[in-house]
Amino acid sequence: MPIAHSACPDAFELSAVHKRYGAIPALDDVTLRFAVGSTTALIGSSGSGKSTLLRVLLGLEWPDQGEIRVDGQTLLPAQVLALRRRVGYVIQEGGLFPHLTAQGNLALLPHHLGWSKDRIRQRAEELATLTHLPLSVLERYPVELSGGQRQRVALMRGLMLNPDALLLDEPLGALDPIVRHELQDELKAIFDQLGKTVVVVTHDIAEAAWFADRMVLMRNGKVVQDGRLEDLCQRPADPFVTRFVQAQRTLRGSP
Ligand SMILES: Nc1ncnc2c1ncn2[C@@H]1O[C@H](COP(=O)(O)OP(=O)(O)OP(=O)(O)O)[C@@H](O)[C@H]1O
Repeated sequence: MPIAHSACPDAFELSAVHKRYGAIPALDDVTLRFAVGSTTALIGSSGSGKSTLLRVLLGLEWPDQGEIRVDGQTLLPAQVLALRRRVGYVIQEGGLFPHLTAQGNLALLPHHLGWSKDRIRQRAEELATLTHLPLSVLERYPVELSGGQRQRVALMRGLMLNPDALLLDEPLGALDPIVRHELQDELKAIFDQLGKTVVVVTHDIAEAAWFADRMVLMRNGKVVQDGRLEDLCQRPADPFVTRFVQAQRTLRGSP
């Protein structure tokens, strides 16, 4: 469904984007817009192009055809470094540098940008409060952290520079169900509180619906449906949408 244009340019826009890896179409004619301050969940089966979509938005990959616009401007290679400072990117299992403590991971980019130690420490403390992480944990190395703590640190790292947008690639994929549930609550509260543009990739449709009203369902590099959960359930654009929705198990015996 096309989204109405407004006076404010979109945070991100893909126009007729194609990206192939050899014979594999990772993105196949994708046109999407992400409004400033909106939260969108990208869902779809494995290999459907979700991670590639985030990577082209960040300039980590370039489309073979089509255009990416960020805040209304065509994304060019010369702008990529600046873009990465304005967009927090968090991947599954955090992607933290193992040879640095959590604090060292948080400090890396701000230090490179010339922030003072005090400013880095103060920002880390603010974010530890936001993500409910005890400060003592920041002295530990990633291997000494639980999966949930690693994801909290990774999220803090993504937020250190107070980015305009957050791109999250399966941020909770590797966590046990209880920690995942807790972090779903916390992330939702953080999204609501910070009001940033968020695009979050998940395989889990319930998690997608928890985070976002808008879901973009992908398959084989194409957008199959872009809508709300009730659209996917009640007005599926394709039989695959119904299969995808029905593939989520409900618990037998639960109330
Ligand atoms: N660097 C690469 N080289 C070759 N093929 C790639 C590369 N990156 C992705 N692909 C292929 O492109 C397709 C889309 O991959 P992508 O990682 O974007 O999917 P995804 O939906 O994020 O999958 P998952 O949910 O399993 O992470 C897949 O078939 C994948 O194997």
